[in-house]
Amino acid sequence: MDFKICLCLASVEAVAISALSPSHEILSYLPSNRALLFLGLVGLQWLLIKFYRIFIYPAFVSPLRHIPGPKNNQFFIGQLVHLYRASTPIELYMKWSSTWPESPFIRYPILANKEILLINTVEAHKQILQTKCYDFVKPKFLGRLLGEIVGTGLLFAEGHEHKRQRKMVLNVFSVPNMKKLLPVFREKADEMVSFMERKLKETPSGNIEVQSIYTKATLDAIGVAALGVELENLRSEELKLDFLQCYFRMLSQPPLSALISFIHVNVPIRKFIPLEANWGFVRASGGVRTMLDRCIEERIREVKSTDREKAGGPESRDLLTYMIEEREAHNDELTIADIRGHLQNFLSAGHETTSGALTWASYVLATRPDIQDKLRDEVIQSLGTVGVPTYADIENLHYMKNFLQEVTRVYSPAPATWREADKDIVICGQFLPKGTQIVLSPPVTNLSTRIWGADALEFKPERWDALAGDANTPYGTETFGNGPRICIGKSYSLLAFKVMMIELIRNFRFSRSPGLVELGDNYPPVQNPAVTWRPKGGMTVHMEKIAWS
Ligand code: HEM
Repeated sequence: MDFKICLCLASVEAVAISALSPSHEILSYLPSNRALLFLGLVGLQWLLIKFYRIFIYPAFVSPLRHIPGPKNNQFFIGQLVHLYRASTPIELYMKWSSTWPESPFIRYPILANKEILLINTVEAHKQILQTKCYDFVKPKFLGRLLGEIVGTGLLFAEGHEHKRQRKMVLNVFSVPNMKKLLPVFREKADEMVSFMERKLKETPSGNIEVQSIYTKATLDAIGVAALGVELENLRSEELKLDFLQCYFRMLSQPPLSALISFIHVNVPIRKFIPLEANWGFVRASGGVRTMLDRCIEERIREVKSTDREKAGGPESRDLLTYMIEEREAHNDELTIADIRGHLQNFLSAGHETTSGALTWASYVLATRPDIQDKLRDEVIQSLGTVGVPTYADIENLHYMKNFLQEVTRVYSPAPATWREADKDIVICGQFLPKGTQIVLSPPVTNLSTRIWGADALEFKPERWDALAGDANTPYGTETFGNGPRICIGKSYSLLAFKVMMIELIRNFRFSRSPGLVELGDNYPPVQNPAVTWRPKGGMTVHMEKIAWS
């Protein structure tokens, strides 16, 4: 847009200059070559417009300029470095929220003084996530930052397309389908316990880094739950790599590739960089797509064939099969690209978040023996020391439910998500021009003393038995978002968490590792910047196998 304005203004100026008398004094200061003159005028307009946008507009013109926000902004980069250097991804959001508790929004500038609004009150959350949900979209930079890895799917579908896709995928996560996934979670929980037992035998100190184990267990689980196959078994013959190798090649890029991805977020250059560092990423993401497409096509054939046994028969138990069944029911309205996008969403959104919740739960168990004992007592009294719990057994674990709600409230696995106003709009009396960028940080709600009381920061599972006010509404927590775009995998992840936690608490006793002893009551260091709420350097806890007599 700015460039078009530059071209228009420069054209008008060039015409005006050419209409001047040849003896006009100003012409002696300008280049005689017309092309050069035009380019110079375009450059000058561009600089003036940028100067206006960066220095004049935010300070003197923007309708957002009166919204409260931090004043310690740095020249040109606003809060960017402060956010980057903060001890956690939410440290500054929490500080600002408690400084201006009543304001629906908090405004802060980032690179080139771009204004960002942090949503701060329950009412503003409600309007943006529920009543006016479709007047906001995910910012384009986010699609370019994450879309190549997590796919388009529901995460980046907008408006009518989002409604259409969501309607078709919703049933995939129904309670009956989740019940059918139980054996998958149990199998993966058993494998995880066996792995930990082996690890303990090799580690006489008993100090085990659990985060990486949970990441592997939840990734294995989502592989089977989403696709019906072990991810290591999915191979790309062309690349001679398996699915996980391609996937991790995309996630952990070498520095040059990461730089190209960073630039691509702002300027889409991916297709035009003929460097191996770039092609390595392109090949890996192409490999992931090809493997998923093959998997989908094969499954469509199996589901359509009379031999339903291959697709798992009537008891089929993976998300891909459910999606294909939905596709059949809706006259093939879901395309293969749609299904691939959803699968990519599920694989990426479905493991790191759940493993984050397990990691922080282990931290709580290790540091709060009182909570650990209560949780174990409930599990052993209700389910015994061995044996296979049913869906109903799991749902009846009352303290487990409170514990999990408290883990996801206090340690929200997703520290932030973003929106952009898709049109001029008024929220809580504040006019937001089209394009206004908004940050939603679940902990701002989850840890608010206005909603949760003076002890909001404390870990208290029993608080869930006596909720009042806003805490007793869906808007008391934002861990899974809210409204029409609420996390579609919520029931999946809660069930996967509970199944894994039951096996952990039945099999192991948790206590502080030397690192946690040294830390005392201080919060463990957290990775920043980060897309998920992760402890820096993992989470090492002391574990001991329980020998039930
Ligand atoms: C503890 C675990 C999880 C947490 C904390 C979590 C959190 C969230 C949040 C906050 C959103 C809203 C994002 C936004 O509005 O911008 C979301 C959306 C989403 N989540 Fe999750 N998630 C979890 C597990 C899962 C799992 C297991 C899956 C899939 C198997 C999943 C799939 C998705 C999808 C597809 C969306 C987009 C929904 C839409 O826009 O309609 N999530 N999640």
